[in-house]
Amino acid sequence: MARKKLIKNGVIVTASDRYEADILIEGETISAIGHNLPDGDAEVIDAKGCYVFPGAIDPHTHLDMPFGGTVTKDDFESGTMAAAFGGTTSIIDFCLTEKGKPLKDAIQTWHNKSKDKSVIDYSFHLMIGEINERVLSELPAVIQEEGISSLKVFMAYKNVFQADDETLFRTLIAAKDLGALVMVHAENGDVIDYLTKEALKNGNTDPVYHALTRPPEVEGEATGRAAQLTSLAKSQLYVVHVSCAEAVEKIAEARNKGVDIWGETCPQYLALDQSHLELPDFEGAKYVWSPPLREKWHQEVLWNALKSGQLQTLGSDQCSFDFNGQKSLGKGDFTKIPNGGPMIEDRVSILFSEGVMKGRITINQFVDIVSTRVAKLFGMFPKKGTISVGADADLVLFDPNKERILSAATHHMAVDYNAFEGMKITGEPVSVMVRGEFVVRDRQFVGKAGSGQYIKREKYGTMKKLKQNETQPI
Ligand SMILES: NC(=O)NCCC(=O)O
Ligand SMILES: [Zn+2]
Ligand SMILES: [Zn+2]
Repeated sequence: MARKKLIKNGVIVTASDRYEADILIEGETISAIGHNLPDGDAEVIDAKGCYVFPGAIDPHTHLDMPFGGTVTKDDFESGTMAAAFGGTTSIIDFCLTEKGKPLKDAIQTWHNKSKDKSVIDYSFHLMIGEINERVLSELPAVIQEEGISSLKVFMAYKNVFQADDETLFRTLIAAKDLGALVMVHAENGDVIDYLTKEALKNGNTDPVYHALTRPPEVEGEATGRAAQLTSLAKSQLYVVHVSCAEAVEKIAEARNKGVDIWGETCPQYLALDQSHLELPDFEGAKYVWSPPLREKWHQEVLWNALKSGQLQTLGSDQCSFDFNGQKSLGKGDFTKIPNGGPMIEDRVSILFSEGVMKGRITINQFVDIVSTRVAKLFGMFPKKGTISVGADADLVLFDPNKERILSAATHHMAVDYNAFEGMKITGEPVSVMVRGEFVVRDRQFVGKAGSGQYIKREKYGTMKKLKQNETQPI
């Protein structure tokens, strides 16, 4: 068994508390938390000047994913290594399925992509593109045996991933009975398809037309529709990558009526805006993802929604493509630019710097948004998502005073640009531990490909104390 570790002199921060105490780690888990714990034969780790956070959990990644005529640049090795440098100790990646093919084959493909590669712990959501007797008969095993308690339905990407309303509705009904959380990419794919064809017909081919053909109304409409269907099915819904006021409004409205609905935003929507798509020399292509970046005023709406609890989580939507060679597939036709951006590494630091340091959210809300709430919603709490005796020792030693500049020159993702290039931020994950073993120590990678473990998750709703109107400690 690994030598015991004792973290001393740090300030522990959870979703509810902030206090000075030592943490004793034995094997993979936390065995004691207290003042002046005896060293014994433990290795002592000095966390002076650092916060000790529970490892962050990224609920939304696409690693090694075929999309837009190419494959994402970051795979489970480079992507999880970059995640670890950013303070993330677990991810949930989207497993794509193909119509007419067994769900278990898709899951096996995702196990093959991640096993022997991931340096942090990982789990999968499962895409549902069709509902029929075969799919329905496979779902109980997906949830119970594979521990995949979240199902993803795309309302956009016509003729690629898009599912119709019947599929969404039947998925919601099945999920209610089986104990799964339904996730939606909420944009009206049919309207986008029409607007896109019109744009091309009129010779509008630049990257900015990606945003102009996917206006906020198409996101608001789809979010509202998904919320209504959830209400009708008496089921549960998680809306991924919320980017605009129109969608926040629909989520808040449904929550106020008691619908079991949750919303995730992403760092790109909090820190970047539509003007990035207008950059010259095709550079706007770096910022093409869906939903698109919005006018700047939407950012404050998203921050307020995180603060008030109308949005609850932050996903990276990591889906990286090189600018050279991959994004360039769309030169002269914005519809051929692979959709997605590199976000896995900077997600946590951006929320800390732009959120906590600028007084938009509290430090406890920060922990809740990047870790605890995700663990609760996706069936991993209290093993993951908090610092408590018996929990996995997934820990981040975070220096809140370190000032730095985000850049492709220093990031660890495999992709050739950083979407936040030149952005000054405050705060840095110094050392990161997964189940008691360092993956990053003093900003050096000390982990191993394949050391990450697959997480079988509990059914949705296992955490009985998760109440619709639960307010967060401020
Ligand atoms: N977001 C994006 O543009 N790419 C990844 C796939 C998705 O989440 O829609
Ligand atoms: Zn999406
Ligand atoms: Zn995504």
